[in-house]
Amino acid sequence: MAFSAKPHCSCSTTTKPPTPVAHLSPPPSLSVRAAACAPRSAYGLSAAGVGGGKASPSTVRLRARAQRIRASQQQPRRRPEYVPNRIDDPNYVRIFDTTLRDGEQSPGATMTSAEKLVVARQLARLGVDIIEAGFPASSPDDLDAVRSIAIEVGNPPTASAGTVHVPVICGLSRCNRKDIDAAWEAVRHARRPRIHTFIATSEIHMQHKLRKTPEQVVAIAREMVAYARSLGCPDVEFSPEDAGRSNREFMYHILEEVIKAGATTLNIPDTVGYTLPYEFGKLIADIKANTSGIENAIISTHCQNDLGLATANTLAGARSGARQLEVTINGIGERAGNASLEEVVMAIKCRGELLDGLYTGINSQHITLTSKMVQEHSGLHVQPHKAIVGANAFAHESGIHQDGMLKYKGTYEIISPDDIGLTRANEFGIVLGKLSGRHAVRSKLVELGYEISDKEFEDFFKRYKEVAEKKKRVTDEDIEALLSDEIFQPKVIWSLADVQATCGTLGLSTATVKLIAPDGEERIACSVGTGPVDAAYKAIDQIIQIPTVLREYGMTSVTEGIDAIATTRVVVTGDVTNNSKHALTGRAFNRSFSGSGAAMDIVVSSVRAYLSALNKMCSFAGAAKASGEVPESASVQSAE
Ligand SMILES: CC(=O)SCCNC(=O)CCNC(=O)[C@H](O)C(C)(C)COP(=O)(O)OP(=O)(O)OC[C@H]1O[C@@H](n2cnc3c(N)ncnc32)[C@H](O)[C@@H]1OP(=O)(O)O
Ligand SMILES: CC(C)C(=O)C(=O)O
Ligand SMILES: [Mg+2]
Repeated sequence: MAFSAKPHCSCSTTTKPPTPVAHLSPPPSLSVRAAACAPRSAYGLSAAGVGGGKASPSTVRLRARAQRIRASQQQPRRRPEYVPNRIDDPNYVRIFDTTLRDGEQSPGATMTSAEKLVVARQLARLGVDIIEAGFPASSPDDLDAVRSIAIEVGNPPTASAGTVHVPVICGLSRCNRKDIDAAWEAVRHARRPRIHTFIATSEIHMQHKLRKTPEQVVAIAREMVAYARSLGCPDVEFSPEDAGRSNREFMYHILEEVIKAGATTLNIPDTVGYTLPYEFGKLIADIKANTSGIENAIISTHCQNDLGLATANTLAGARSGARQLEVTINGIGERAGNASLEEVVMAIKCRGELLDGLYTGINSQHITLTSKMVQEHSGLHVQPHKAIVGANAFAHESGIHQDGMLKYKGTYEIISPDDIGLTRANEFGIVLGKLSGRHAVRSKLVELGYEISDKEFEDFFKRYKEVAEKKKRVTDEDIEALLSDEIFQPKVIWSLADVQATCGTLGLSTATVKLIAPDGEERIACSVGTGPVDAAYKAIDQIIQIPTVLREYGMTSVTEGIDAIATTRVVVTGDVTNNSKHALTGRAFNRSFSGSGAAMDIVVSSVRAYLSALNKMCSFAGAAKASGEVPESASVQSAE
């Protein structure tokens, strides 16, 4: 088979990888991809509005709103100055990361103080507004960890000249003096300390867990918020635990009381992940509309994921006016976890125009690294199909998708991997498997630097599909092994039809080999041997009948796992000495021939390699015989 392969030299190939079509230009602060993410007015209105006639008052209002959103998207996004109970930009939403507190409550996710500090530093780089670093009253170790984070991450580095983002450092406490004292002791070292105190407000929790009346709970909450403020903490967050199942009127009442006592943030937890998105959105909207004094505090969400709705509920809360969102990296947290930071942040970044132009201060390019770090330190690894950070989140395996990706990445990706700091081994995220089509496989060959004819490609593609049927993933090494087996072979004189071998401890290994002879006839032979490969080689020798000595035999597994492709390399010589003349010295010598083969079955791989070497030897002997250079005995002898 003729070939013109140039492995690993894409610059010298004549077939260039397809040039990706440019993505739609994103708004200044966004680089998410695809039409769905392009700046667009709310309600789908174009800049000119709908139709050309006189606009109705509601259309005018909608246009004005759309214009405001567009204008806000064009502004350079600067994090507003931190004031505990106020955000000067109505579009800015604070990201409160509780990976080190609620995230650490995931069974088995406990981190050492040193690990928590490393993660906290990374969270600051990611740009979270608030780090909830732990529950200081839970243990002296946790108090120490939160204190270290407050000192090291909660203050600007001395050389930073105030330019580096410094997050608020927060500690959780129950509504009692001991917990609040511990929290204050831990966080007070930060430039911006926050105490977060909570008490349950649902009937079920108050009655069965706290064993307190609603009136007692209100009194404790009011007193403890005031106590936290009295310690000198300017920033106090209050959470009515299990708000999702609490009585509305009671909620308004307790929130009003803690605002009066000095709470700066009111966090609304859906503690058991019970609410549906529209319900949680309405809860936030109702609190905003019915709690007096709420304009003097920030409303926050804290959604658990028991029904898999944490991210959806968080976004519904943001849409209804929450301006702090409590999230964790990779969504880790108590039971089924919390809303995940990467999902919430990227949803806001990607679809911010449908969320009234909201934006965050997160540098999303740190997401991948942060996610990996939390996986390592918490020991909780995300599933491959996890949104944003899963191994498959930017991978494409099926042919139609791969074809689309090669033509325009926006067809199947709404976010650019660059936006989350993900560097893909393959520019198009193509993962070859059994569902891949010709476009993707061909582009992989081009990427690897191979240029082969259409006919060769069709032969290769057939073998590729056979292998892909049996393997979960076809790697670059698999492709190269298959290429060298399928394409870079000498002229085929003898080809393999079938091989069957048996081996084990019960008797001699045997092999039956069927070859196609140069005249197209099938030849079959059977042999025993010391092992299945030896038996197969002896059967081949019986058919081809060229005296051959096997000089070298080596096998490597080029890919990983039980379904790896094995590559075999052999070196053979004819048993006739001096069958070749040295080009420089003119002396006769015995020439050796190498061959390689690849297959998932080690016997098949070995047989392919042996045949490849024998075919070379046969070609050489045939050519040499034609030129009268070699003795008759070295020439091709086909079996009769
Ligand atoms: C929804 C959440 O995520 S809440 C946060 C959950 N996180 C944690 O629990 C952190 C780890 N916890 C711990 O280390 C321990 O539970 C501690 C140190 C906090 C408390 O330990 P203990 O004193 O042994 O109490 P224990 O945990 O057994 O029981 C909790 C007590 O706190 C009370 N309590 C629970 N929540 C609150 C609250 N918000 N405010 C005041 N008291 C509360 C309970 O009613 C119970 O009181 P009781 O002893 O009078 O019955
Ligand atoms: C402590 C509170 C905010 C909490 O984690 C919850 O209610 O889920
Ligand atoms: Mg929680």
